[in-house]
Amino acid sequence: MSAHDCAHGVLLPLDAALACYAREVRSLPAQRLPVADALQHVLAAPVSAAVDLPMFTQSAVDGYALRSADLATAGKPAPLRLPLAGEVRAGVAPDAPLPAGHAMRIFTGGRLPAGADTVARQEIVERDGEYALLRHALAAGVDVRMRGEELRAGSPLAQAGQRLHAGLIAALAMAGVAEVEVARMPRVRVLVTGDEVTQGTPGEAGVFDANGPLLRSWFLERGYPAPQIDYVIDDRARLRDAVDDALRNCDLLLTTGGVSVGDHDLVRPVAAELGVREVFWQVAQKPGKPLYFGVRDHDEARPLMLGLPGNPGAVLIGLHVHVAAVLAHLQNAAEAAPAWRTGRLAAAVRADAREQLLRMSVRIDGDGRIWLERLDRQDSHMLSNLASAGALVRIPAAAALDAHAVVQWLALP
Ligand SMILES: Nc1nc2c(c(=O)[nH]1)N[C@H]1C(S)=C(S)[C@@H](COP(=O)(O)OP(=O)(O)OC[C@H]3O[C@@H](n4cnc5c(N)ncnc54)[C@H](O)[C@@H]3O)O[C@H]1N2
Ligand code: MOO
Repeated sequence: MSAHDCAHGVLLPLDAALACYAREVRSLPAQRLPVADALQHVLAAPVSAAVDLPMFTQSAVDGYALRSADLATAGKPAPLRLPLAGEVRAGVAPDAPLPAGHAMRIFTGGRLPAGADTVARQEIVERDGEYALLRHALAAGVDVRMRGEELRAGSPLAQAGQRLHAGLIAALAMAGVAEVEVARMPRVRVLVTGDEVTQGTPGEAGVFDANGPLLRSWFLERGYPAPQIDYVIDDRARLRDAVDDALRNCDLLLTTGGVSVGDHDLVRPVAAELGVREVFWQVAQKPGKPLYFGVRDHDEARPLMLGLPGNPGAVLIGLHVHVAAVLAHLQNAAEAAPAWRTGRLAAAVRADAREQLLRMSVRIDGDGRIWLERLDRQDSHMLSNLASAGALVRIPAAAALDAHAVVQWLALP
């Protein structure tokens, strides 16, 4: 694809818009962060285990640490009676080796005393005062977690490009990794535009604000910090000042509204006036056609600007499809974004000149096949079907699809 394919004039196919992001968006510089603070960051370098795991040989159960060599005669004919030699609790290192012919009380995660090589779980041990009675022999290693059996220090744990989620953060922390090198978190600013948008109770021609709550919640839901959101009326000078201020302080500016062809749609002219290079405007998608993407090249931070159409349904698509892709490139993530899956249409869908992104319900049948069923109330000014929507489904431009057609879709939370 040439640079020309990003130019405006005709509606840009969605895949071409996504390719523009791949070409235009540069990854943010790396920084070091404490691993526990790195949720939703993307690794800029591979990570290896700092320690062996387990770090020391330990008991897997609550029971008695033993020497397997002592146990050959257990239960033949009578139970073996082993005097107790103290106790090991998790977190407290045993202060003496296990004497031959003895048992030591031990708890799950307790460090095996020197000399011990096996553990009898307490369910198979009888207690007689200060003696442990064992009715059968145990091999070495029973209910023992050996040092390094899971991982050796230095073995790879995660790759550059991986996004840190709760489980991976825990895996790194457990392996003694204190800090990670990650791409800096994108600084996102949001401008919600429109004279009709009210944060309080709307007047006679106003609307309740849906886009501000949608944007804030979308970022929080994914583990990103809440972006700063400002509200601007459709006044050219105010919008220019707000856009300029935001661009100076962000990596990605998202605007909602004011990006279509009306007399009060000021986002594009203001962006042009502020030296933002337009990469594209108008994507062959429904909803969200008037989507705008630009880059202010002359700023050191090279901020990006995505102008999302004001209709809340278009903002929803803008976030799940476009913003997700841009964030992945900014963070240099290896993941596919958007993360399309495949499924089958439960019923036929009519064609549209633009690619459609339809909200559908998801059903998995007894054979594990995924069925996607179109919901009513799809128009871009409507959100009221979202309580039932589990998927955003791609219907290619100009394609009427029959029931059972295989389609791509994105999971909605
Ligand atoms: N003559 C044409 N008119 C329109 C076209 C076109 O091609 N020719 N495109 C239509 C399409 S498609 C869309 S999408 C909208 C997008 O227009 P804008 O980005 O300029 O958005 P606005 O006009 O500012 O608002 C659209 C709609 O959404 C409501 N809105 C805006 N902000 C919020 C908010 N924060 N919370 C809730 N609702 C909001 C607003 O009241 C409008 O109803 O343009 C079409 N027009
Ligand atoms: O592109 Mo608009 O969001 O179809 O209504």
